[in-house]
Amino acid sequence: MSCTTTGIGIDARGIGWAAKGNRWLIEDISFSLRPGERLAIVGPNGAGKTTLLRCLYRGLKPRLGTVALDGADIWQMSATEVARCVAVVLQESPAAFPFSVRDIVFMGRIPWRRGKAHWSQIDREQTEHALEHLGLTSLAQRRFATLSGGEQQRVLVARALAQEPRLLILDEPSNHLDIRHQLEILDLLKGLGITIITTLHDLNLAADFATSVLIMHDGRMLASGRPEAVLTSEMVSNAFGVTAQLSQPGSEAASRFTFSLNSHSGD
Ligand SMILES: Nc1ncnc2c1ncn2[C@@H]1O[C@H](COP(=O)(O)OP(=O)(O)OP(=O)(O)O)[C@@H](O)[C@H]1O
Repeated sequence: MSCTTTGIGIDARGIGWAAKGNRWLIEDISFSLRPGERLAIVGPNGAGKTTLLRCLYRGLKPRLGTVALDGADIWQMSATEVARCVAVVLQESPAAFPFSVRDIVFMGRIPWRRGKAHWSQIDREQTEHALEHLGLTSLAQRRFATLSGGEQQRVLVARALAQEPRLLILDEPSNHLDIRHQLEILDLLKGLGITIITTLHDLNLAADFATSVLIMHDGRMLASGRPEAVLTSEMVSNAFGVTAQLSQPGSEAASRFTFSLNSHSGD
């Protein structure tokens, strides 16, 4: 992606969503990020993390609350305007279609295309740059469907970067990745300098990656703030229903959680 891209501020206020006639799946979620900050959303399965993400990129219209990018309500912006600011990497993948890796990454340029014009020189450059950034140049001709889960994940991140987003939203980006690729991809995302919101199941990765963490439980916000303030043994134990212990093996080593089942569970 372009090295000149900068992050954007996001302000989410009182977000609530429910399917028609059903219970609230998420309720009263508020947070704000300054340009370049990184938020990790954590919480147990079914807590509402993906539903919240969908409200943030216009995938779902919140029934309550607002989402603003640098002060502009995303529902007052056109879909193209939002797509020029916000890129999304979801868990589902376009594996069923016979596209090459390069074709998929080119799709990130669609919001920048004028009408039915051919790809521009900038589109080509951004696509090649994104492929290179994710170490995918040698796989560019391969059919997407023939790649491993981890390679596919990297292609979807490359597609998002080709879009030149100022806010990148990711649902479990480290899914399918081995530990080296997990660390590499989070390191690469950190280095972009843009605003990032991601769900992460691995709390240790979340603590290393994020400038702030939002813990969700049962559709609500249990806590949010700096990772060291929010990811405490007590909070994590409450949210996940396990015993979480924080270890601090040495002053220069980051704190790490170890987990065990509560003594009354699993009988
Ligand atoms: N469109 C919908 N209609 C009804 N229920 C839904 C809808 N979308 C999600 N849900 C339900 O809302 C709850 C929260 O789902 P969501 O996918 O947001 O959780 P999550 O925290 O991302 O979970 P996971 O960690 O398992 O991915 C789940 O119980 C899910 O079945």
